[in-house]
Amino acid sequence: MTASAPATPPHRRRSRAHHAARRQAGPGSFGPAQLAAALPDALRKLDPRVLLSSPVIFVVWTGSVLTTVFSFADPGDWFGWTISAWLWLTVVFANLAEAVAEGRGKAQADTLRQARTDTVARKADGSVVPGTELRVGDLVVCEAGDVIPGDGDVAEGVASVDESAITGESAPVIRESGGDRSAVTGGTRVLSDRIVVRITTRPGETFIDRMIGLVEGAARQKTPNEIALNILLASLTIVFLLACATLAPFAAYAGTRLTLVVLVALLVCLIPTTIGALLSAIGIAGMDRLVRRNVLAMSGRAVEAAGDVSTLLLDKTGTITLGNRRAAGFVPVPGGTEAEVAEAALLSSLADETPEGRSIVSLAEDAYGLGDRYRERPEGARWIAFSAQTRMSGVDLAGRRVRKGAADAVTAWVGRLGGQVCEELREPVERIATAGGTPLLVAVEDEHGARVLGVIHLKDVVKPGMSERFAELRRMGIRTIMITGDNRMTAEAIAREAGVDDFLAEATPEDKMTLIKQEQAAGKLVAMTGDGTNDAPALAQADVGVAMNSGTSAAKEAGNMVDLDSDPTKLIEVVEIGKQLLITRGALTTFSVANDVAKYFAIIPALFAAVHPGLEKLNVMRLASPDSAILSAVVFNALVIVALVPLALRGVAYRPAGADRMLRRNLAVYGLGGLVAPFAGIKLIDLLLSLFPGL
Ligand SMILES: Nc1ncnc2c1ncn2[C@@H]1O[C@H](COP(=O)(O)OP(=O)(O)OP(=O)(O)O)[C@@H](O)[C@H]1O
Ligand SMILES: [K+]
Ligand SMILES: [Mg+2]
Repeated sequence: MTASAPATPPHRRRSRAHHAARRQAGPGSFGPAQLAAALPDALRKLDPRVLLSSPVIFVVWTGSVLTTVFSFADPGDWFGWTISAWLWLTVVFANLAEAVAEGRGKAQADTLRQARTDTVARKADGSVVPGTELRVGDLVVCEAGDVIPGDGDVAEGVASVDESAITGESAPVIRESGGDRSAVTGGTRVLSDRIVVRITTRPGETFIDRMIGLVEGAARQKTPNEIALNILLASLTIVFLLACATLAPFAAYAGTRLTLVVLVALLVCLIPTTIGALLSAIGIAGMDRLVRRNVLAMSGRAVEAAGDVSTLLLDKTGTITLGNRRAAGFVPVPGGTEAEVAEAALLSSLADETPEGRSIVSLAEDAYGLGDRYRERPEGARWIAFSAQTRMSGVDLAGRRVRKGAADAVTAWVGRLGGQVCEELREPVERIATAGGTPLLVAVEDEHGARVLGVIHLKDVVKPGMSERFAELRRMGIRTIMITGDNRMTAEAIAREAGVDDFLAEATPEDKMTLIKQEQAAGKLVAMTGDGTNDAPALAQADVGVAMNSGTSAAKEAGNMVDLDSDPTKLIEVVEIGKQLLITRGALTTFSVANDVAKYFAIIPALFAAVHPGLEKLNVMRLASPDSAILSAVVFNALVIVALVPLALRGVAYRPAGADRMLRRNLAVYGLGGLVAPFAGIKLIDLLLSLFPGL
């Protein structure tokens, strides 16, 4: 009745190929076609209410309106018209950057919408309703071939599910009740068997709906870092506004004609339009890069935090290991028999819906021929369900109580009832644990008192390729800690095999939370990957909480990212993307500000040289005329935005290197580049303009 998860290697391979395809279709392809496609959206964004979210671009918009109005007053002034036109273009280019970034998610959103086709739901009570009328808590039946009508948890049964609609991954996955692989997503299809699903989200708020919102950028909110940067840009804008305003009387005194058009043009050149135009595109592109790696970030803040993460916590079962812990054998105490242990283990597991419980039932039934004895569940039994707090499960029967669970938990239970744990069991428990298995003690209490009968050996397998990737995290300066509810020895064995830096064993959900809070109190940003309901509080507390898509709804709800591939080492890529986002934003801000300051020194001498021959020495650029200097600067200022759109979307290249070195390198490249570029660019445009007669 249990189905085992497919072995990882073949489908992993397919998955990599699939991602490669997705990636190629993405960031590399940016060209005139995309710009043209984004143009209608860019024009729609000329609405000043939309522009208000970017103070710098709003100032440019206001300037464009002013110069246009003035040009109408003096229709023969070609200079005014040309400046107005280029100012409008500056705003359109800024909108274009954002529209192109958003456009890249639209195709994906369309694919997702197809998966959201309206299905009918067969409720467990026999009625049939449209999927759009489901309520939270409804139980629906899904059989082979059915499209699951909504998000939920499997309440009963095991099935293989085709999740390719959301993950793009064609290999089926196992979804089952009780364990950490219980969440199903509406729009995915059941391939075999029958499951009963308890609906956990309202129609319209499902996972696919949220994915669509995300890839379209509709759900995007400004992150705290973005808001801070916007405030800085607004302040710079005010400073330059004042600078330009004071320039007017100074110019009048010097005898230069500084019209409103010239002042507005000068202002637009000086305020940080480049970064103001590209800021939101950089953020959208970062989210988009994550989506392409099958990670859904529910908040931009989490993506930024990922760039600065220094501690990574991972849970063991299902994250570092494959997560289908299965019973491999029963070991009796001296004088007992395997069959005795098997029977007690079976009794304690008859109502245990966890994968561990079910695997114990099937081992006892198949290998020990106990299948017939408990076809009918015993009358009057009180079933004790497993919980991560008690770390035990079992049953109370008339005159007999049976428990199985973590060694320390069962030892304590037997102790409370006046019994003693047999010392001879220490050897098999340690042997199982040091091999990375999980020993579960089986104990009974009856008229002979309380005692341990033996040990169940649960086996799990570390996912392939873990230690290499943890080594990579170490190189990035991130410390990995495995946390598990399992015992110390098992934890140590798995930790060594997987190559994590540290581990915490016998952890309750509260312990996981406490560990995160401690790290955070020490000023560290903490990432956590997990899949279980017992991981949910920790996932919520972590700065970056990556839930495995294979996990429970509770985990996916609590985290701020979901990895559709359920690959715990995906965090390496998440961190890289986060760092790249921060570096790209920093680099383009540096470039933008350096650029604007340089413009000041490039244009002012040209403006005043005519009336102040003394300034002629400063006029190193030898621009044709004051008008040509201003126009060249405005044109350059607008074109720089378009030129940098690909970099904003692709991101600055990231290599795992020390933060200091990255910073120095970027300051050199983008700071110096920003200083030099205006001199070269404005001169070039000035030369081109001088080819037109009359300038
Ligand atoms: N069905 C069960 N019945 C009784 N005891 C169980 C059962 N499943 C697990 N246990 C015991 O309880 C312990 C804690 O389980 P829990 O699910 O909280 O953590 P875990 O899965 O071992 O680790 P992780 O936190 O990495 O997922 C297990 O190590 C095991 O000893
Ligand atoms: K500017
Ligand atoms: Mg678990």
